[in-house]
Amino acid sequence: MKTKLGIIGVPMDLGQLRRGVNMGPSAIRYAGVIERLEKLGYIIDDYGDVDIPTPDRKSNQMQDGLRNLNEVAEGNRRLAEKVERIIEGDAFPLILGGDHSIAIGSLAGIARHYSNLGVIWYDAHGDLNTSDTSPSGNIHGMPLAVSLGLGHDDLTMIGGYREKIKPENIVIIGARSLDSGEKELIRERGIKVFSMHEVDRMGMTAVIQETIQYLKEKTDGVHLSLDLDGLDPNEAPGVGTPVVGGLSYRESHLAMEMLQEAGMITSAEFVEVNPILDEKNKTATLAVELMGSLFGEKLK
Ligand SMILES: NC(=[NH2+])NCCC[C@H](N)C(=O)O
Ligand SMILES: [Mn+2]
Ligand SMILES: [Mn+2]
Repeated sequence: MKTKLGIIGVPMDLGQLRRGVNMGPSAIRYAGVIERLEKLGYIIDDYGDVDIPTPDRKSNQMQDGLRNLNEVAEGNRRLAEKVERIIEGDAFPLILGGDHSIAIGSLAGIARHYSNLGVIWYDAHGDLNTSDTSPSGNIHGMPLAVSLGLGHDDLTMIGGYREKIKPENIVIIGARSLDSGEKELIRERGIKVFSMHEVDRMGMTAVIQETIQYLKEKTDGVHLSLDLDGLDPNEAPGVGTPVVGGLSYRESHLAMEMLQEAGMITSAEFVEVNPILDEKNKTATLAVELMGSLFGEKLK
């Protein structure tokens, strides 16, 4: 892993309906992310927060079946540019959310620097909807589809090209709430999924070993997109769309530690931390602890 980290906050809450997730980056900063990673010997460049536009009426603005499309698109364009600047400065981009719609901008900025970017999607959800399949119109349920090139041009064309990632370079871990259109897409495109069922049966050790094996040969970089709702709501209560029966505290640390050992992660984002729904900043603190493991705390 690189020794320089470029941290950027994305106070985005327009990709869904629960207010408060825009305060995720502050909560994660308050939980001590910079001090924690500095202690591990990294040089931290804090790029501050991306400016997210405010819609005229903050409730339910639908455009083409997509809630707050213009503002989500513009926020993600700004994020993509900043992420590119971080990579050009030879630093590892560490992105703090914000709702999961920000993965659209993260991946748009990151993917152009790799010819075969891999993605690990650690999440209770697939986030593989388009406006045609979405039950909600919420763009935070769509970023993985958008990054495959599916959906509205205003989202898919951010960065100037459509397909940021290939379906065979994706691994979803922790899924337990997939909509029918998402299941169809997973089948159609052959996307690799370790749902909770597989995690239960195989154990996290084997899941991560297989993930590493699966991505290692064919990718030249791997982005970790970690939605805190991948963890069980008992561990991560501060999320907008909790789903029972999630990944445990130790399973998640083990996953981060094994990814650190493999040395294959080249960028990461931690999203969906909503301090208003949280209990004494527990979820933001958990995010920072997981970052500690991802960046090598066990070894230092
Ligand atoms: N990033 C998230 N928390 N996504 C939740 C998505 C929930 C649901 N599948 C939807 O599309 O509306
Ligand atoms: Mn989720
Ligand atoms: Mn998600």
